Amino acid sequence: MSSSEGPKSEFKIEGTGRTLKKTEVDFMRLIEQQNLQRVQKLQRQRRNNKLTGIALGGTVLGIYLYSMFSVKQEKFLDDFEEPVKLEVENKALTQHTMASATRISKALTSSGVRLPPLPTIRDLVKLYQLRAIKQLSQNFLMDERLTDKIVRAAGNIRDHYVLEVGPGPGGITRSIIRQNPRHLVVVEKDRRFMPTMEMLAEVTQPFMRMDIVQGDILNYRIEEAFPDCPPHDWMDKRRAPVHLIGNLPFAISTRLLINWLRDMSLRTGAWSYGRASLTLTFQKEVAERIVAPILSEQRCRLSVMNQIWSSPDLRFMISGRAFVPKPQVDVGVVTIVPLQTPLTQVHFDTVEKVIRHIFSMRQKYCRRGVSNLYPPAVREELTELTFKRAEVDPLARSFQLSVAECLRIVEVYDDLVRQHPEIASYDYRAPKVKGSGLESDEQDSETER
Ligand SMILES: C[S@@+](CC[C@H](N)C(=O)[O-])C[C@H]1O[C@@H](n2cnc3c(N)ncnc32)[C@H](O)[C@@H]1O
Repeated sequence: MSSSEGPKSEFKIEGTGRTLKKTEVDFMRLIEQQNLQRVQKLQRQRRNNKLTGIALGGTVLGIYLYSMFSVKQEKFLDDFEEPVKLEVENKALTQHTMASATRISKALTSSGVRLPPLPTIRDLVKLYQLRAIKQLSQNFLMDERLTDKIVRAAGNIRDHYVLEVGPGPGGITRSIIRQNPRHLVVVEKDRRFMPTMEMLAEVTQPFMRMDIVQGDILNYRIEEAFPDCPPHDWMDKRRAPVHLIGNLPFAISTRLLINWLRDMSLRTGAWSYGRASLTLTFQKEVAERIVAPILSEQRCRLSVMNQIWSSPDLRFMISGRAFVPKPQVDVGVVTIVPLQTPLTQVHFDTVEKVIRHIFSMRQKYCRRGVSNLYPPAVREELTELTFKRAEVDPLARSFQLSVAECLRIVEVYDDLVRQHPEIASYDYRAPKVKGSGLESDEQDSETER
């Protein structure tokens, strides 16, 4: 087909000689115009697609470059965890930490506190050449996941009052701080840990109160630790916002626990604030004894004493391998929450004395241990009376007694002491005093547990 412009021009179909009519020519022009428009539209779409492609590519490249940069930053932070050289001066270390302290307020997050880069616990132990002292039961926990897990077992401590026993180089202390308590008091006997504690106190100073006590926890007056903490109603379902946390020195852990149970029963010490809770580590066997139920192989004085005033819970075990130096045994983490209504109203000291006697001869009938509560002159008679009134089988072994049965024996003894005050001071282990009528004659008790 050929074409030429102009009103008079004609359109002929080649080879046929036929001329196209004007309407046919107009129709073809219209189609041609529409085709042209379609091509232009497609070209526009192609250009737009190219632009979108370039934009998307740019974004992906941007994300990629940003990720690379972030990974580098993480690596930079990780490098702080590389062992510092021992020759680093303490001063330089402290300066670095102090500088970090100014940044700490920015590091508060809704889920807790992000501490600025600090030397690792392992490095601090090396740096200050903190060799463990056996007499102070020093076994350090370096693994942050484990120290965090211990602190998490305490429940919510945000904005609460926390006392840490024996912080040592500060592994658990850091985990506590990350949970953002209102006021933290650490009590540590070993003065070698003071610089590491002061470093943490400096770092936390912008956002919480941290007090360091260098001394013996056995003499520390916890009731004076938190002057800003208002007393909390004991009967309130919610516990008091006070927590005692610690990887305890094993040498004194049982003694500490008994002291604290006494305070709990008298609502003194940590319990002057209300129902404060404990999150503590014990040697595995001790932890198992604390929670041991009736008939258990581990059932002992500690089980019954704990279960009278609290609900103890063995939360998890930690392998001895996690500690430096490694102790001979594994470790159990126990939480102890005071009961709203304790199972007895008898004074702690009387309860402790009777329960100690009940469990003093674990392999023998429980009557044997109980009989030692009474002086020889009245022993037979009062022992028989005790079991009769308490409605307890005198031939049961102590681990076969429920807490309620133990407490019935306690209550009968408490009544008998009221009637015969002279028996209260009788101690079968005390040296014999001839002619007193209260002579001791038993020295064969088994090792106490
Ligand atoms: C088992 S270590 C735990 C150290 C640190 N909390 C940890 O988990 O790595 C026990 C800590 O209690 C301290 N300690 C021992 N007897 C103490 C006492 N009577 N009063 C206060 N702290 C004591 C030790 O010096 C040691 O730092």
